Amino acid sequence: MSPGVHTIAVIGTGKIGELVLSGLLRSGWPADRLLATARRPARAEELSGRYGVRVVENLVAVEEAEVLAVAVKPQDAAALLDEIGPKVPADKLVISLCAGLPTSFFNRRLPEGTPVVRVMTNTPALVDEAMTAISAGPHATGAHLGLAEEMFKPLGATVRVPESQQDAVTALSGSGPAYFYLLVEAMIDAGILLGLPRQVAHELIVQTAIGSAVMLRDSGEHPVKLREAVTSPAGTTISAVRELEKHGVRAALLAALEAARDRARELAGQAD
Ligand SMILES: NC(=O)C1=CN([C@@H]2O[C@H](COP(=O)(O)OP(=O)(O)OC[C@H]3O[C@@H](n4cnc5c(N)ncnc54)[C@H](OP(=O)(O)O)[C@@H]3O)[C@@H](O)[C@H]2O)C=CC1
Ligand SMILES: O=C(O)[C@@H]1CCC=N1
Repeated sequence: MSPGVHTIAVIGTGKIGELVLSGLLRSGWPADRLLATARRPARAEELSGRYGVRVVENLVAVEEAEVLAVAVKPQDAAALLDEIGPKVPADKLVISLCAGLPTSFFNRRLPEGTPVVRVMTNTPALVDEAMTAISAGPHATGAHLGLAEEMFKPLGATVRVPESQQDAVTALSGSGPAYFYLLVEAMIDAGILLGLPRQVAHELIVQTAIGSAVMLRDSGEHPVKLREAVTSPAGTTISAVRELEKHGVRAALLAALEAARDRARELAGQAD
């Protein structure tokens, strides 16, 4: 892939497609080098009004863009590829954001040799704090991975992983924000149980989550060490930790992430 600013089309601009589109614009990617597609006219109007980018038919995007970022649901990917697959010249880069779908799913439906890069990002892309994992399919080169990194680095952190790890990545960081939100929601409820006003409980827990996350990132300490520093002998924290262990929170997380990984595998089977 030649250097320079490429035209990128986001195909299927729902939640994740919009995050990518808005993130690229924030990072300075020129609006006239971005295209979006949507299947509902009202959504197309909303996107062009909000971002000032052209919203076009899928086949127009395929013709005009060098990079096709596919952000439809895995269940919609086969129908999309039935439509566009035969029309995609083999020198375009296809970036899949779809959970579960291997690059082979795309390569089976695209001209021989089409480079496909598989990406798993997450919703904190909205605040430039995404975690994005990037893998090369069989025809993708270092330059293709480099371009994917150029697109996603401004949205947060990026990491390259072998494609065989992408279902596990999806379970950890792709779905990960949901687990933290669930924990926060439950801790706010606990504040209500203990008699705090909801707004106060919300503020206490959200700031505690932010402080803990920043310490995890910036201190370089292992989470065990950070937890031990909070856990005083015969104190309050250890009483809570005992209850968490008694209720199997650790085992629940192990099982939950395994279920998410398994579901990613199932999605691939069902999409075919
Ligand atoms: N949500 C998340 O946190 C994450 C999602 N992902 C992955 O990103 C992908 C998108 O997920 P998400 O954004 O949540 O889903 P959404 O349903 O919000 O977005 C998908 C969009 O694709 C559109 N679409 C479907 N088929 C076509 C088509 N043939 N042509 C044009 N547009 C089409 C849909 O249109 P319509 O509105 O008409 O249905 C919808 O707007 C999925 O594959 C998911 O696995 C990855 C990481 C995180
Ligand atoms: O729940 C899902 O399937 C998508 C993929 C990762 C996060 N959300």
